[in-house]
Formats: sequence, structure tokens, C-alpha cells
Amino acid sequence: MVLHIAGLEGSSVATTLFVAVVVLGIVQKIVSNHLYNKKYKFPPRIPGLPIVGNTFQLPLNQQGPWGIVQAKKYGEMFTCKIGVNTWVFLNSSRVVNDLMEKRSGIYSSRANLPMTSNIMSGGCRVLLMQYNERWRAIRKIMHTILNKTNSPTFAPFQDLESKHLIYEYLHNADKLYSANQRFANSIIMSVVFGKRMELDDPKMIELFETANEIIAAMQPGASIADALPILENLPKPLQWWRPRGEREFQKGLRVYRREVDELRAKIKAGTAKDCFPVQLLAAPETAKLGVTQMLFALGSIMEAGSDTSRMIISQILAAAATDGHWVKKAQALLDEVYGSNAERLPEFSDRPKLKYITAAVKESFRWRPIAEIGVPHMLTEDDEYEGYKFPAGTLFTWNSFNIALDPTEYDEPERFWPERFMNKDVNNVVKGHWGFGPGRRICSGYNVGETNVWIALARLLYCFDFEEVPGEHIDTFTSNWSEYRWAPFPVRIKVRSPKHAALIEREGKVAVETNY
Ligand code: HEM
Repeated sequence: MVLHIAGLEGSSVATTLFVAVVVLGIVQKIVSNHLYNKKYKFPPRIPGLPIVGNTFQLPLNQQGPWGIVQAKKYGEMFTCKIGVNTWVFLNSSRVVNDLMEKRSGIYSSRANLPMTSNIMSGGCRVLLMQYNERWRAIRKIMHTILNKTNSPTFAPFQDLESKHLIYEYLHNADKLYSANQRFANSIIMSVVFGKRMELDDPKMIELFETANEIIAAMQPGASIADALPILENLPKPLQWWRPRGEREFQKGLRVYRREVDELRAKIKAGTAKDCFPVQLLAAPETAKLGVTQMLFALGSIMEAGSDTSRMIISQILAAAATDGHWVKKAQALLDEVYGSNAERLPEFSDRPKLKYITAAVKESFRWRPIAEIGVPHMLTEDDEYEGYKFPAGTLFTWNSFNIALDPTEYDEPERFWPERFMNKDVNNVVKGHWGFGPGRRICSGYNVGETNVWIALARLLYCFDFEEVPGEHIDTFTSNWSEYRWAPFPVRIKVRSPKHAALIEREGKVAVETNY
């Protein structure tokens, strides 16, 4: 027997080891499941298959509509099993508020993702980190860049880039998806690295590719190692998913490091000001956390800061083209403040007079949430709620699409209807919707995201009308907002008058020609 094993090919040994690990895992799971079911009590479960549970029932795309169907069937909460994890979906604001918001001290960690977090991100991507000291240190650093008191740092870049944006809409309307990307990316690159981005810049495309790789890998069932973390105990050479993960990690690191190196070279040549990354990399925290961690912190800001704002702007265009009633109202208000003969562009300083625009921006965070079924948070201690008993390690997510489109939560929820946010909380960016997530894991960049979208929307609506292309209806439930290589939907854009066109030329040209 010993001789026989010694004589086997390497691949047979791998298979034997793999089968042994899986069988051991299954036996262990059956025993622990029995004890677990006796001790804990969960909301209704979606029936699934043995071992894999509901892993392959959750679609990779269009998860929002799936979440709605399940919530209709099972009520305010339901449970499913994805990989080895138990997920509880929270389907109303009431339960999200009670658990993920009010008890966020214990509802704020993340699942163990051996592939996506440990290998592809080297454990350094803030979005995927467990709730621990490292996460706190990185959130603190991000806060110093992204907090509201830093708005004056962002405002001049948002002003410049949104002028550039309307210029692109006037001259390159067929590439507006690319213009939206450039706008969002260039703001964050200007603040963090002191440089602007060009339309279709290959470096920007590479950044979007890195971000998209991670989002795809995070989807439940996308990676066997994340679905069955026990596989991470296999010897490294037998982890067949590892080389791909390590390649992705190196690619991300190269993309982030390139920006820092470029900046350092400019500083050495005296062509750039000292700015945030250089101070950060020289700071004592960096020595503690390591250079790779700091590069990933900067990378996360670049990725998260660009992708989200451009998707929301895309959604607003779709909302404007498919339902013009709110556009007319917004344009009437903009005309009241700036005149209908296009003498000057909307400005941040007029925000108090433009509450309807602020409400429209809030509505864009609610309307078709980009994190369709939320982003799961892991419970770190056993907890009890309304007769249920949850063990530490359970994942909780806010069923975002379902809540946003539930008529018991919002009147006429399918409509893009800014009026719903015309109340005393209009200026509270996060109140009244879950677009930025709940509790302590709430999006770090919501102030920057909100102001990006605000200035873009005010200027786009003042200057342009948006219409559907005849015969090509935009389906706002199924459009792929994350598409960055081509337009996610067809839309017709018309400048409102020759005077508006002249204003865009005047202001936009200067912006396009500004270089630093
Ligand atoms: C404009 C629209 C934006 C939307 C709709 C959005 C949405 C979200 C959501 C849903 C999460 C997950 C929250 C959770 O797990 O509870 C998140 C996390 C995050 N967002 Fe945003 N975001 C936006 C803009 C931004 C911007 C502009 C930045 C940075 C410049 C940013 C940086 C981050 C980071 C770093 C995290 C990870 C937080 C953590 O896990 O601790 N986001 N965002």
C-alpha cells in the first residue's frame, strides 16, 4: 500500500488529499449542524440542496429582483445557506435598524473569504476586512481624507471636473459612460494624487478592471475557496485557485504602486506638491501597518471613489430619460436661480436654494440600489432577537432592492420621485435610505459621493434634456450599471438652447485645457 501510494502520480495524491479534506469537512459539518440546530433558531429557511444549500440559487446578476421574490414569500426576514455560511436577509428598514444599525457593535465584521480577501487582496482591502484593529486604523486614515470637513478640498476639483463633464456631453455624447468614469476618477485622483485623468485613459481602465475583478469574485458562489473556506487548509501547492488570486493581487498592487511612484518622481523633479500619499507612506502608522497595506488603502479609495459615483450618475440619466416630470421641476428651479438664458453654471454655494436637487440626489441613492442585496456583515457574538437565536458567524445583509421597492416603506417606490425626500432631513445624506449601508460599516466616502453627484446633476440638468431613443426602452431594473466598456443603455442627449451650448463651451473649454 505504502509502495503503491509512493508510486502514484502527483495529481493522484492531490486528488486523494482533496477528497479526504472534503469528506472530513462534510462529516464535521453534519455533526456540528445537528448541535447547532438544537441550540439556535433562525427565520424561515429557503429550501436548498444538501451540502451546497442555496449557493447556486442566488443568481450572479440581477440579485435584487431575486431578493424581492424571496422577501414576498418569506416575510420580514429569511435565512439561506451560501457555501458554508448562514445568511439572514433583513427585508425591512425596521429590522435593519434594530440589528445592523442599533447593534452595529456586534454586526459589523465580514466573512472569512480565503480567495477574495486573503489572496486577491492580501488581507489589505478595507471593504473585506474583519472588524478589528487593522480595519479601525484604515477607516481612520480614510476618514481624514473623506470626512465632511474636508469638502473644501474636494470642491474645486468637483467644480473643474463637472465643467469638463458637461463639455464631454456636448461634444462626445456617445461616450458619456466614459465621461462619467473620467469625471469620478479624476476627482479622486486630483485630491489624492494631484493629477487629472484623460478620457479612456488606459490606467483608469485598468483600475476599473481591478475593481470589477474583486466585485465579481465577491459574488456568492464565484469562488470555491470562499464558499468552502475549509479548503484553505490544503497545502498551498494544491490550492488550484491560488495562482489566479496571487496574479490579481500583484496586478492590484502594481496599479496602486505605479501612482505613488509617479507622484514621488514628480515631487523629486519639483513638478508636484507634497500630498497625502507621500505623507502617508512616510508616517509612523505605515511602518506599523506596512507599505502594502497603505497602497491598498489608497487603492480602495481610488476604486470605491470612482466606480460608485459614475454608476449613480448613469442611473440618474436613465431616470431622467424614462420619467421627465422631475426633470422639468428641477430645471424650472435651476432657471429660477440661474436664469433661463444660461449666464452662469450652478454652484455649490447655492445649495440652500436648490433643495430639490439635493432631494433628487438622495432619491438616486434609494431608487435602484447598486448593492442590490446589500453587502453582508458578520455577527461577532451570539445574539437574540424577537424569539430567534443567532450564533456568532452568521452573516446579515439588508435586502436593499426589496426595501427600496417596498410600497410599505415608500409611496410609489418604483418612481424616481425626489419629492419623497423634501423634508427636514433633506440635507442628511444617509437618512431615509440604505444606499450607503447601515451601522459602522457605512460607506466611508458618502460625503464625497454625494457632492460628486450633486454638482454633476445640477449642471447636467441645467444644460441638457435627456430622452429615450425611440423604440429602445430603457429597462431600469435590468440595466447593467457597472458596465464600464460601453453605454449600459441608449439615451438621447440634447443641449437645452444655443445659449446653454455657449456657456458649456466657455466654461468647459477652460476646464478641458487645465492641466496639472
Ligand atoms: C456615490 C455613491 C456611493 C455609494 C452608493 C456607495 C455605497 C457603498 C456601500 C453600499 C458600501 C458597503 C457598506 C456596508 O457594508 O454596510 C460602501 C462601502 C465603502 N465605500 Fe462607498 N459608496 C459610494 C461612494 C464612495 C466613495 C466616493 C468612496 C471613497 C472615495 C467610497 C468608499 C467606500 C469604502 C472605503 C467602503 C468600505 C467600508 C468598510 O467596509 O468599512 N464610497 N459604499
